[in-house]
Amino acid sequence: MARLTVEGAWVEFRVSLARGRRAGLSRTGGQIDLERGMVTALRDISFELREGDRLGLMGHNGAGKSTMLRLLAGVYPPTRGRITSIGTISTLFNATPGLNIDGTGRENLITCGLHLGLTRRQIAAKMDEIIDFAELGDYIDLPVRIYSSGMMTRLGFSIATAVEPEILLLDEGLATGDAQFAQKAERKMNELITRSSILVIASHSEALLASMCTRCLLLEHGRVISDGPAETLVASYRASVIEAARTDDLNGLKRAYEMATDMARRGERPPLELEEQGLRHALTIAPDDAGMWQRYVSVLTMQGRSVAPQIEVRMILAILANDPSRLDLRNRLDAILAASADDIGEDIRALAREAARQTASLPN
Ligand SMILES: Nc1ncnc2c1ncn2[C@@H]1O[C@H](COP(=O)(O)OP(=O)(O)OP(=O)(O)O)[C@@H](O)[C@H]1O
Repeated sequence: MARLTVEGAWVEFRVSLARGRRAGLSRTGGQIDLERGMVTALRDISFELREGDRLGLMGHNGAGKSTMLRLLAGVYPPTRGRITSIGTISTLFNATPGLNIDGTGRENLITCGLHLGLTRRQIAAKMDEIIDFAELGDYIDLPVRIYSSGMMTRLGFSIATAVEPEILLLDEGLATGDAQFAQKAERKMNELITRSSILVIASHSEALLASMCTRCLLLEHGRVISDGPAETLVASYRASVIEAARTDDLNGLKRAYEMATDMARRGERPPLELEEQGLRHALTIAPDDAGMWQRYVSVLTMQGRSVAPQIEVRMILAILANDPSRLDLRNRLDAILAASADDIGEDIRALAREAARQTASLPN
């Protein structure tokens, strides 16, 4: 029966800090204590996982997700509190713990295999299969220091997935090499996930966590600020992102954009307001994208919102830039500019004049 228990665990890192700064919280990262020269990456964490639990770790950059995985893996001992586990633990992180760059790929397979709890006999039995999977050919007998980063990733991934863990710790931002290997790696990862008794996965994709996890922890500056069923937590996190973006704060809109694109990538339809916020951010980056302006206008309309004249003008200008022959739009532009003289800023009027000048010579 696999089990993982975390009781009042802290992880603090000693760091050397420039003097003369005030301690405090930045938007990202753990809490910095200037007096003690410490960064608190995790603060007083407690939870218990049992057979069948699938835990997702959510949170901003530097919230403590990777540190938590490393704490659970035993890479970092807790500076206070304790971790106890029953069952073999395996990790899929970007860096393979224990990889020795002076050893050959084959030697690393042996030492890392032992490190993962396999016996020499088990390693020997799996050796060919792992080498086949890694597709490193003769490089397997050359020192790892001459490997490309993609080859290193192949080796690390093949070692890490050679054991079938009861407790699987996964960093979703995992690099899995080139496209062909990435596909194979994803299949392998899904097999491991299905067969593991306990899964802990850190991810920035709430859509992924909602689909894969039963429970989530939301971390903020090293603390657990919410703990609950994945779907509930993801829904309330999405609501908080939408709420934050309502203030038009640039970071809020950016987060909304990331969330909306992630949902779309995973085949989910983002809520209209989230999509609208995401488009607002995207249009600051690509202000001439006609397709995006059209989608923005239709998302506003679908929400029953009015479309401000300057937004319609921007959309028409972007379409005309690609297709200046659209007489209907040129007429519509003239009409809006005439009717909404006070609502449209001089900058947009200048763009419209320029577009009119460029299209003046075109036949009607
Ligand atoms: N080895 C280290 N030494 C000092 N500080 C560290 C170390 N590892 C992590 N930290 C700090 O701990 C905090 C948590 O980092 P962590 O990598 O766990 O965050 P994360 O949630 O995984 O972030 P991201 O989403 O950006 O990957 C950060 O403030 C980071 O600077």
